[in-house]
Amino acid sequence: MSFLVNRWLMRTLWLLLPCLLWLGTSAMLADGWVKLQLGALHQRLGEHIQTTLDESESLLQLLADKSQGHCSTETLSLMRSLAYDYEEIREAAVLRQNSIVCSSWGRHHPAIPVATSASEYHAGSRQFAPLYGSAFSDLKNYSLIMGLGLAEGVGVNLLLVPEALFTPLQGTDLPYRARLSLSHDGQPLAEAGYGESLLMFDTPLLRRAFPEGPYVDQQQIGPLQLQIYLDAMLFWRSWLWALPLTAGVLLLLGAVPYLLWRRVKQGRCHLSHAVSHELARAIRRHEFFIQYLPTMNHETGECIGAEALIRWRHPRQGIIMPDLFIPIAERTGMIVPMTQWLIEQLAVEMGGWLRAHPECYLSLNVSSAHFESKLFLRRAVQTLQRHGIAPDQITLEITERDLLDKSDESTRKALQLANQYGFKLAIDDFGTGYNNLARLYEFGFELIKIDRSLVRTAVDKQGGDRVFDAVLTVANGYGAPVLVEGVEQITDVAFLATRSIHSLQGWYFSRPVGAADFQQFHGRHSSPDVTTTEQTADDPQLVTLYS
Ligand SMILES: Nc1nc2c(ncn2[C@@H]2O[C@@H]3COP(=O)(O)O[C@H]4[C@@H](O)[C@H](n5cnc6c(=O)[nH]c(N)nc65)O[C@@H]4COP(=O)(O)O[C@H]3[C@H]2O)c(=O)[nH]1
Repeated sequence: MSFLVNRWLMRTLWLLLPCLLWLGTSAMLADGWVKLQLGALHQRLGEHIQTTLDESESLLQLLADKSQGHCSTETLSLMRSLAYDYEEIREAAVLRQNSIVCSSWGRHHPAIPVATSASEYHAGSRQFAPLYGSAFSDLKNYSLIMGLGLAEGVGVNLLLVPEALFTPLQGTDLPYRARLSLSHDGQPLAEAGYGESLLMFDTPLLRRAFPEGPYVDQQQIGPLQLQIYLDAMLFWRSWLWALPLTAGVLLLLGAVPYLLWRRVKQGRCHLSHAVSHELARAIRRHEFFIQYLPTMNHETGECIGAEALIRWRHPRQGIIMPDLFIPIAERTGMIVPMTQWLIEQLAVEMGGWLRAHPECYLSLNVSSAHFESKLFLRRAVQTLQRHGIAPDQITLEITERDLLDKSDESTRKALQLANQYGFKLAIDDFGTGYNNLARLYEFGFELIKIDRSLVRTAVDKQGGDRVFDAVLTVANGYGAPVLVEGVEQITDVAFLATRSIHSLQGWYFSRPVGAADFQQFHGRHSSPDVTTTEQTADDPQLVTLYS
């Protein structure tokens, strides 16, 4: 039940994850795009307002220099040309005692009072030199007023057209709203919105139009503050637009590796299929043959058995070593009929020898795939019985890796069954890096084979002997005899000589050979001739060591 729930959960997750990735990426894209627009708008508008104010300030300074507070003809013509030539300037004026005495409209008789009370101005937005000059917003005319004091009660001013400050916004099709306010109290000074030419000072109206949307950008322009709002709807619209785009990109990004993986997998399947076919044909055509790698008793130097190793005499490729085809045979399940063939063949060519030497044994490699087949063990026993071979003369080698990977109840049962049939069991490639060795105790083995890589490390590498000894101690701790594989040189034999080891295998004694050659080898290396000079194994020093 929980297995089904887990599967369902995994499937849902697999579907959900790409969807979330898609929605999230589109949202990020839409958000980035809106922010980009907002930033660009802000920069354009900010720069424009800054330039307008700077320019107005220098024009105001020019007016102050030229007029010195007098309404001369020269002053009047300068004021007129300012109002005429600059679209940002609505009016220029000379003031005395808070009254306009002349402006770009001409001389005023009597003078026009500019403000009846201070509350009609929002003052202090921008300070000009000399320090008592300031800018005001005039509530009545919706103007931005820049003033410059010249002497007590005397000054000049410019009325700016507020709309002119927002000109860069014209022509944009974004749902924006820009607001200019005085920094000292945050009072809104002017406001512009998409599709509107009106400038307002009504803050509640602004809030109604854009209720705290996520896209607000602010920037300080001198003491003036500029805020730009983009409608939150823009995000949703951009998101909708980004959805198909990201779907396309993600599909493309996902499709390329997927197609590559499919190709590789198909290629592999194709290859596996072809090789599996070839393997079946090879069994039928007797293209496989067996070589035997002798096992030597460490103490006496006698040959006590051999490991049966399969080889493939391919009609075109020549001899193929097991490393190449065993993994495919295991993947495709061909390993079981192959091993059945091996047992049959081994019984044929080595049956006589096994019966004549009941103290000797032969070992062969099996993997968890063999135990998954219900018939494998029964057929193996039947084959051996037909040839009068006792199953306890056959050791099944299973690798440490295979055992730990598949150490479930069914493997344990299969191993128990193999034991009940009389087979002996060996752990192969012991010490090759798995740290869960304690679990191997659960299986009960009669032989432990230390991997050949450990001998090489022990003899060729500094400190390797300590690693070897550590593994050997663990192996001996199981209480089963320990065999060391890969004994290649005299130095290996010397290294192992004083150690607690039951048996040895390796090219130092003999390479894997055919059945007849092996039986001859055994004849030369079994009691009582073991100490005779007939011992002409690959290396003559064998005689010296075991005499
Ligand atoms: N360099 C060096 N090598 C040595 C020495 N002594 C032995 N060997 C090699 O080490 C391998 C020992 O077999 P394995 O660890 O079971 O490793 C075997 C085993 O896992 C697998 N294999 C071989 N025959 C069979 C088979 O019939 N069935 C299954 N399932 N696997 C097999 O293929 C692997 C390789 O087999 P082989 O190529 O025959 O290689 C053999 C053998 O020739 C030595 O001193 N130096």
